[in-house]
Amino acid sequence: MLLVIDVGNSNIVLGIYHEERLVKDWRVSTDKFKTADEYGILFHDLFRLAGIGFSDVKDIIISSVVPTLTGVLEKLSRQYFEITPYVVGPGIKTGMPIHYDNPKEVGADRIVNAIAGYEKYKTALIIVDFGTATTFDYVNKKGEYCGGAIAPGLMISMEALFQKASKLPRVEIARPASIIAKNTVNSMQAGIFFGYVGLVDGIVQRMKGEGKESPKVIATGGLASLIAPESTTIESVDEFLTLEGLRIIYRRNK
Ligand SMILES: Nc1ncnc2c1ncn2[C@@H]1O[C@H](COP(=O)(O)OP(=O)(O)O)[C@@H](O)[C@H]1O
Ligand SMILES: CC(C)(COP(=O)(O)O)[C@@H](O)C(=O)NCCC(=O)O
Ligand SMILES: [K+]
Repeated sequence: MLLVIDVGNSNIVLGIYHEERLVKDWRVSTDKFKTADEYGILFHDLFRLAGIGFSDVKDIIISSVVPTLTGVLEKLSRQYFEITPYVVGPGIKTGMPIHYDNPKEVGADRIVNAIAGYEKYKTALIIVDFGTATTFDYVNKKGEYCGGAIAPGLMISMEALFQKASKLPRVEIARPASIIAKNTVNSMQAGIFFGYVGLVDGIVQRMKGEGKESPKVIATGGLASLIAPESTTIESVDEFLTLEGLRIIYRRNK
């Protein structure tokens, strides 16, 4: 079995692949202060509950946008699984040319998403990932990574509003019944939800205008399923796009 690990700024997502099939996935909070031993215990409990042993894992691949945790998870892999993990970054073959001023600067998760999306659709693509930040990535017809955009995520936008305005409460991110809201909670939901749908569709439309290839638009990440139904540009949601990309990159480097 292959263990794939995607370290985001909010969550670490783990997946177990048996051949091409994702047989189990878990989501745990990202905590920059947790040690390899603490994550080791957490993973051990999750594995045990699922009836999977650490010794069933034959290889590990990690993608991380939290540098302090990359080393922690490498250490955990070595100490608890006796495996030297693949880490997406310099030295890893992706099979995708990266057109970024400094290719090392692009978040590993963005590259992994781009590879998964292109492998699946073999066409020009825009990938929207609703994480801590919302990322937009453009892959052209030839399968080259062309760059994209980074916007503040839904949750952190909401947090900023709540933290900076004394009279505004913390509210659930949800679609309110009306855009002309009649109370504070619904007004905030209207601004955040419909504002965000506008942000997403606006960026995607502009990217389409610049790219001129009629790319397919796909979405992933924690809050994709909330925004996608209202968006006029997102065509499908793929919850496990990043995990799938890790499996593909592993195969290319094995
Ligand atoms: N299934 C879910 N339902 C609702 N909110 C979620 C879900 N998964 C993640 N979130 C929230 O969405 C935000 C982004 O999460 P995630 O996609 O895991 O981000 P990252 O990749 O940056 O770690 C976080 O604030 C998280 O709490
Ligand atoms: C943009 C990101 C913060 C998104 O991370 P996430 O929201 O998934 O936690 C991450 O991909 C990152 O740190 N990127 C490096 C900068 C760049 O891609 O140009
Ligand atoms: K992510």
